[in-house]
Amino acid sequence: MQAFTVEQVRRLEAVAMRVVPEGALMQRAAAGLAAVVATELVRRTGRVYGARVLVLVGPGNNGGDALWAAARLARRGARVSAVSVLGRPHAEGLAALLAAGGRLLDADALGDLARYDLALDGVLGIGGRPGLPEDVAGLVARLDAAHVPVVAVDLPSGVAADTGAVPAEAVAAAVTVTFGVVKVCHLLEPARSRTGRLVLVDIGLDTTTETPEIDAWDADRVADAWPWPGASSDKYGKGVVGVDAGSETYPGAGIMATYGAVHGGAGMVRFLGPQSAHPMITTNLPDVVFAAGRVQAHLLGSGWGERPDGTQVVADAVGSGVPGVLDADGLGHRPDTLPGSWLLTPHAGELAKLLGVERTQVEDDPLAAVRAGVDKTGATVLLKGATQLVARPGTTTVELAVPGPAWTGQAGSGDTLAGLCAAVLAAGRPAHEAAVLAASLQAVAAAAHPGPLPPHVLAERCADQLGAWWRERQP
Ligand SMILES: NC(=O)C1=CN([C@@H]2O[C@H](COP(=O)(O)OP(=O)(O)OC[C@H]3O[C@@H](n4cnc5c(N)ncnc54)[C@H](O)[C@@H]3O)[C@@H](O)[C@H]2O)[C@@H](O)CC1
Ligand SMILES: [K+]
Repeated sequence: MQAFTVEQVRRLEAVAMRVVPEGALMQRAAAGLAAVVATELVRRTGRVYGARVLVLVGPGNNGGDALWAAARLARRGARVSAVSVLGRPHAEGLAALLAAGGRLLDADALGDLARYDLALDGVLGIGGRPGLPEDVAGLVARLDAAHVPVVAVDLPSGVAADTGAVPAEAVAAAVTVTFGVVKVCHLLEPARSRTGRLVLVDIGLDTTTETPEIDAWDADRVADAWPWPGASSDKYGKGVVGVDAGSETYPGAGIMATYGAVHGGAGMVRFLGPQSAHPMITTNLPDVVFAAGRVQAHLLGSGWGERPDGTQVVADAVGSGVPGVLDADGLGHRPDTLPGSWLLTPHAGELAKLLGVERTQVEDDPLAAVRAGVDKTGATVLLKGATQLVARPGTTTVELAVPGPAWTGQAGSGDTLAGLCAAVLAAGRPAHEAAVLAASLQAVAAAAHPGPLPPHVLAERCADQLGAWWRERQP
């Protein structure tokens, strides 16, 4: 699934409008919207005829879409009331609703909101600034308190369309019906959670002229793209990972990174971290070797803590020409520029430090931050967290890994994720693909095995998930 910015949507709509009659795009949008709302009414109340619908109408075309859709519902017998909450409502749309038997009510004449079966949020669309005026926010809160489900038109009013930020009040929709293309706010938290179920209505936009802002992966695509071993794959074909992670202070990080590499399918893992981790690794992962030798991907940095020789270790690994993953404390030892075949795996705080900005700046606009990480380092960057984004040199498109439950938000998850990334990298995949496949695998495994699993146990469930995908793919 691809997502685009408001500026891009405006360009795409301008092109489409040159070849269709005036108002045609809005009619396509309204027809699609009305169909989704009708289905939703039937699902929730068993009928469209007689169902009560409240339409919140803003001053722009978003309100126009809502009014034209409401007119269609009114013609099917729905009892539609509209309330104009900001500026003047779309004139033709309002006339169409009134002609179809709908009513325009005053905000203080709405009565008990619980009698409405559904509300349509046509307050603000892609022309909206984040936040809602106080009286609109009050009405939205009353609908919420009355448990009236909201269908958002194009996007939940109040969210920032291009970043997914929700800096002030915003609608929380059960369903969002968007037009032409998916927008960034539908995919990025915290706006994603306010989008509810997303339905895309085709209004005939040709997206091929624009570079997508986001390329979002789903589980099927991950399974299709996984570097499955072939009939003749040996351990070198599957890839050897060299793990130099952990320290006397943090031996566990090295162990968990190793769990990730083993369970992500590496052909062989060489553990090059501290001696103190050896007994634990030997007991639990007897396939891991401790001798230095040929590797096809490095993994450096997880749990290093203070590492006096860190800069030299990273420089040597980068100089070897083999790709690698640079995680956690290793990020502070990176050279000025890295090749795009190297993957950095910071969380928001680490990326903020790398960029010399506040953590909130990364959290408020993660797309911009992850791209800035690439510009600054030359490497591919996986921004870890609730939403996992991957940016790389040579394209502005940011890839979005399959989202997972928040169970993975615990110490050690990042170490195992770095190991999973290194396993895919060692199999010969480019850094951006390694990042998105590994992050998605961990999320899918966490969703399939919900509950607070220790990260190394979740790594084992990742292997189970690969097994399940593998079985599904056998003829
Ligand atoms: N452009 C097109 O071709 C199409 C547009 N469509 C609809 O049109 C929408 C965009 O319409 P508009 O460009 O008219 O913009 P909006 O309907 O999003 O509203 C913009 C208006 O709201 C005001 N406003 C913005 N943020 C505010 C805030 N926080 N508080 C108070 N007032 C605020 C602005 O001053 C402006 O008057 C899309 O989201 C979509 O629903 C669809 O009909 C499909 C076709
Ligand atoms: K809206």
